[in-house]
Amino acid sequence: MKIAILGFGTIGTGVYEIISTYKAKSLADVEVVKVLDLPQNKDKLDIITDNYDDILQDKSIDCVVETMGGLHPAYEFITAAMKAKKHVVTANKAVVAKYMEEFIALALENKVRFLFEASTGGGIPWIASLEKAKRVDDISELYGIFNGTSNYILDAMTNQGKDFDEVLKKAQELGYAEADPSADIDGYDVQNKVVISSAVAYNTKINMEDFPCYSLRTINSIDINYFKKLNRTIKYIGEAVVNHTGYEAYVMPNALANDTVEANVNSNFNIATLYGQSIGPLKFYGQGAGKLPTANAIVQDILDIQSPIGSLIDFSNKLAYQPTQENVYVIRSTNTVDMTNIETKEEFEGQTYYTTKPMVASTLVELVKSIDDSQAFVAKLAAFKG
Ligand SMILES: NC(=O)C1=CN([C@@H]2O[C@H](COP(=O)(O)OP(=O)(O)OC[C@H]3O[C@@H](n4cnc5c(N)ncnc54)[C@H](OP(=O)(O)O)[C@@H]3O)[C@@H](O)[C@H]2O)C=CC1
Ligand SMILES: N[C@@H](CC=O)C(=O)O
Repeated sequence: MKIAILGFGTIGTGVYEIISTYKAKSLADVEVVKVLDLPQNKDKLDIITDNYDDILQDKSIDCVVETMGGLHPAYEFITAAMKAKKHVVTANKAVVAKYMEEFIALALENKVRFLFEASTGGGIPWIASLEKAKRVDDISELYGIFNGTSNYILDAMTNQGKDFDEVLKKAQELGYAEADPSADIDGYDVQNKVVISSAVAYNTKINMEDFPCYSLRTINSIDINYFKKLNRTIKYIGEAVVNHTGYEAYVMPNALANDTVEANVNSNFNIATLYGQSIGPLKFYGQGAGKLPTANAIVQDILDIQSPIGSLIDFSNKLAYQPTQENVYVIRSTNTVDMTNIETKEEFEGQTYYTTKPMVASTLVELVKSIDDSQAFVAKLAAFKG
């Protein structure tokens, strides 16, 4: 499949990097043949053009990936691509939220695909999961942290005492923020994502002018401390719920109990939840903003266009068991334990607990074997990433 990328900023370069340098077998047939960029950047790469007609009229190009952002000319470029019988993949939530109905109709009319997974939740497969959940259940509720920039800011203010403006600047440097970051901190970005998610989940077009949207920009460190005193954490939440007569939706800071999953989602991560009548709550968590996670979602859409036939599992990868991770383990036993690899020994309510030094799994297996206690209890002091 031959691809053209429109816009070569944070996300566009991420898509190029994954397709051109990653070795995944599924990507072998995917090639970026043209990139639309501004005239001053034409020397950066020999496939760059500043003329969209070069892409539209190139019959070998199967799919256009739009990562320019904004409403115009993104709208015109997307519609022209589909009319030229090219599939379209986009990360641009502003244009999707506004013109989704028209884009979907145009895709059907021209027998091409219009995919927008990266528009909501960055690298999280949220749109695909909503579509899958909806095959069986009526979805009645969706909510979550849908903006990486604002979550990054709240995390740094809450957990590191940082100042709003300083952290916003850092989020911009990291490529999380929109070209105009007021979209992130005043809620327009989350509004777009709630509109898109609601269309997928509820098969409806909701109007963002109808529901409340409160900015995050007014928050200060005393607010954060006030809610800390109440054992609550502020998170910027988007939600849309269907009820008997219609729907309701909100975009606003929520003061969440500290023991909720959402209160513990930090950095640029997002979490999105749906409720279905048989599946109940389903949560999806991952990086909601950033170059490679978002580009990953775009590349997944590109691969979905190819709809693989058969199985992707061919057992061609021969992996040997080779533990290298060093972990700390706790062993409870009444038998004698060789103390060479033990860091601490502790008596607790009549039982003896041994905490090991960091060790690979094969050392643990040998140690447990040497204790020879069928009643021993062994636990890893887990430290999962993310
Ligand atoms: N960054 C993120 O984490 C995520 C971003 N997105 C979405 O992805 C899209 C791209 O975002 P991002 O990569 O961060 O933005 P960037 O500003 O980094 O990249 C956009 C690029 O497109 C170029 N561009 C704009 N208009 C044109 C045009 N008419 N012709 C050619 N090039 C053009 C810009 O050039 P110039 O800079 O010179 O204007 C810039 O290089 C946006 O819709 C955004 O909402 C979605 C999920 C996550
Ligand atoms: N600016 C957005 C990018 C992803 O959608 C965000 O911070 O979430």
